[in-house]
Amino acid sequence: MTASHHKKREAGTAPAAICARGIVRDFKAGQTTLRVLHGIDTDILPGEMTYVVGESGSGKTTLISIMCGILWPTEGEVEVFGTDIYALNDRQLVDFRLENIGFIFQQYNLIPSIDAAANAAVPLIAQGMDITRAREKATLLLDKLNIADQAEKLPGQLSGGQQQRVAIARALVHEPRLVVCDEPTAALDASSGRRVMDLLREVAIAPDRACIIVTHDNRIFDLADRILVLEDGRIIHDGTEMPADQ
Ligand SMILES: Nc1ncnc2c1ncn2[C@@H]1O[C@H](COP(=O)(O)OP(=O)(O)OP(=O)(O)O)[C@@H](O)[C@H]1O
Repeated sequence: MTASHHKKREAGTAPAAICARGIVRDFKAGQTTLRVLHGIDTDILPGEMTYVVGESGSGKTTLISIMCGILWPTEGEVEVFGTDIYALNDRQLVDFRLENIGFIFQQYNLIPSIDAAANAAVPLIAQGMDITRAREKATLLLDKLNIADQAEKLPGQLSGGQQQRVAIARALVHEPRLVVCDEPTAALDASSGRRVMDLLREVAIAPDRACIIVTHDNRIFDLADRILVLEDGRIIHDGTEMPADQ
């Protein structure tokens, strides 16, 4: 913990966006059990962009998946904006995610049979917004990501970087309180990557919002408010910058 984070966590400040306590995750591999997370305790703060970095296999994707309600921990508890998410039933958890969380994963998971604007509009349509309005809102984000001219193309007609930007628009379109991203800039050139980070900051960072980013992209390390470094399923660094030896 850095001094600045201690300062922000003094009594009277807003509660954590995510409060993770004692998070353990095991995976069965044949006869043996692999422990991938060894008791993670951390608070993710609103108003901050938190990066999770670490070597391949250190547990980053597993940790953020548990923090956003898509992978059950073997042990431990996760509160997201005060809700104990693994105490919810399946239906409640689906609704909670839909309303509060935007995801950007390495697989874009776009629906192949509908165009880019409709894909980006999915969270709004799922919330019951009419399709014309939802497409309009989605197209505004596609415009900010410089791909409004691709709005009527099917995912299969787009480049990898364009598909990624559609996935980013879809994650942000319903203005979720928590945005969770796995390698959001990996498929993008430097200037598109900066643009995505600017948009994430604009949409996802506010006093009552938070953003977590898993990244290997050292071109964007300077944009973090806080960096957690994972090694073998443990947090080995928690500060405003990368540790000197990385
Ligand atoms: N569903 C699964 N079943 C078995 N083992 C798994 C599963 N998911 C992840 N693991 C293992 O857990 C460990 C951590 O994986 P995780 O994907 O969280 O790492 P990571 O830090 O995100 O890696 P990368 O940077 O390569 O994406 C790895 O050893 C991986 O093989």
